[in-house]
Amino acid sequence: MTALSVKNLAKTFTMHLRDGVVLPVVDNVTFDVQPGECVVLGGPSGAGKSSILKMVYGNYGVDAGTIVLRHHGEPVDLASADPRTVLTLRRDSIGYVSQFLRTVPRVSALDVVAEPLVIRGVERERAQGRARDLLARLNLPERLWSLPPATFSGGEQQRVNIARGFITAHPVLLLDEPTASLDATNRAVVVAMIAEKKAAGVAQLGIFHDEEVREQVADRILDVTAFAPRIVA
Ligand SMILES: Nc1ncnc2c1ncn2[C@@H]1O[C@H](COP(=O)(O)OP(=O)(O)OP(=O)(O)O)[C@@H](O)[C@H]1O
Repeated sequence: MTALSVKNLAKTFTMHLRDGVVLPVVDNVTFDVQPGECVVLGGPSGAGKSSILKMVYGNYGVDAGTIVLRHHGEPVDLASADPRTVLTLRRDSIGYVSQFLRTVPRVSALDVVAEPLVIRGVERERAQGRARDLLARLNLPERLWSLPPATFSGGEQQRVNIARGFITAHPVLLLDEPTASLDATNRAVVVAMIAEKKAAGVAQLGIFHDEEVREQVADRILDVTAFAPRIVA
């Protein structure tokens, strides 16, 4: 049973402040991700990797195509879902580790990480216990756990973000450069965490510029240049 099925996605940006200049980015994007598989989007800078990931999470609308995933056992097309359905898909079925943490003032790192579980009804103490385990594993110094992450370093913020993204058991997980700001030790931790998600049957789709990490996590590399729009002369 396919976990994520993307068919014929197309995306064009219209630059309204530039006389409506139209920028076709990708066309006919078609691929599947199976449970337990990690597919990596590859291709040169500007090929459309981030745009595809943002479409799959519903951050960018699509011009055409479908993004089907299982939601409580039923196939749902995220591309045509209403905003409320997109929110429940994100709560229960599709997770996303963005490159940068969106910090909320006054909320401690521990609560930032625990929040996705609390939202899903897990008791706060238990959710914080899981958050502690993850932050310890990612070597975030314990003295930082009770502080809001706004002043943390890039790599510290990224680790909070990874812990937050990995704490839930979403069957589909999107990873946007989760190791970009990390040192070798923590990169290895994240590689191990991705392997554990695979073993748990999670379907992962990600962008990894670090070649070594990419080789370690990818079951398949999808060359995004295959989806370049054909320029009509
Ligand atoms: N919001 C946007 N508005 C206009 N153009 C955009 C927008 N987002 C992306 N683009 C354009 O779409 C193209 C693909 O960008 P995208 O970020 O998806 O590429 P990428 O393969 O992820 O690149 P990189 O590896 O450098 O991150 C680029 O030409 C970019 O300028």
